[in-house]
Amino acid sequence: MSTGPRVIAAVLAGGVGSRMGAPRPKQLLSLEGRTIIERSIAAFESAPEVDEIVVLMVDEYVGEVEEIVARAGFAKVSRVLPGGTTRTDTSYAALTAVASAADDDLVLLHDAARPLVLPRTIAACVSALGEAGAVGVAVPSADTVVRVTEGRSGGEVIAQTPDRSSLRRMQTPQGFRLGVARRAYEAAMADPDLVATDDCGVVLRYLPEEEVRIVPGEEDNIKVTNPGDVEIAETLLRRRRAHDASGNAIAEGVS
Ligand SMILES: Nc1ccn([C@@H]2O[C@H](COP(=O)(O)OP(=O)(O)OP(=O)(O)O)[C@@H](O)[C@H]2O)c(=O)n1
Ligand SMILES: C[C@](O)(CO)[C@H](O)COP(=O)(O)O
Repeated sequence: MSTGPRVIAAVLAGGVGSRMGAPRPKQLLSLEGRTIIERSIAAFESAPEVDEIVVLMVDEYVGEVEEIVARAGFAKVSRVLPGGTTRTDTSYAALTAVASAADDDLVLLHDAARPLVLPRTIAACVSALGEAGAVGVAVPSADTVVRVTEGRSGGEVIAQTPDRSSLRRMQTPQGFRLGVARRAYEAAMADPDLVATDDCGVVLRYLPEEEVRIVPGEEDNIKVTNPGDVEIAETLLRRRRAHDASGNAIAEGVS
């Protein structure tokens, strides 16, 4: 039996998918025969490093996800709970749900909308948390990224072209020692001006003394966001299967 910290994964599925524009939250859309949320949960269910999974779902669909969990036989899922109004609220709800865990235990916060996360990425996050209190998966940017401002005659103009070599695109999982995440989120939730788009950003802002370590990610750990992304994700899944069949590469936890 492992004597190390417990590893709890929180699958964040509290969003309604407004950019996708589907009649139901995008995490309930099918990707090659399995829902996006089922694929995301499956990645953590099959990760040997993960002990427990909590799922945060849009309130009115909690029952539906409980059925998905039961049908799939996901033994690590302890609870399916309602998410919050914003992603940050949902992350906080996840931390509240694991209130009985120790400060030294680990939490991996993952977008349900990233169903292609690989086992090696989850393993790399847990491993990095052996040395750091906060870690986030990220990839370099292949595009030049600019900061914009409003131009003299309206419209956007470029204000700055940051050095691309120091830029990364954040993905999930983002992982934390629970004590670190708890302290950061207590401060964040007390801030009336809170604006956050990811969990590493919350730690960086509210615990500036805490080093947030980057874990190199995979280009294809995409966030299914806009119409068309389902087809892209299906293509990526088929490509993985083709690689598997030819004996090359890719250890995929989900199929
Ligand atoms: N209140 C929210 C909002 C988002 N999320 C989750 O955070 C992840 C990333 O968010 P995003 O891709 O923006 O999902 P949505 O909020 O559903 O999409 P949109 O912004 O287009 O409405 C998703 O897994 C989403 O379900 C969440 O748990 N709770
Ligand atoms: C957490 C995230 O996936 C990192 O890229 C992203 O910031 C979520 O943003 P969204 O607007 O909630 O999709």
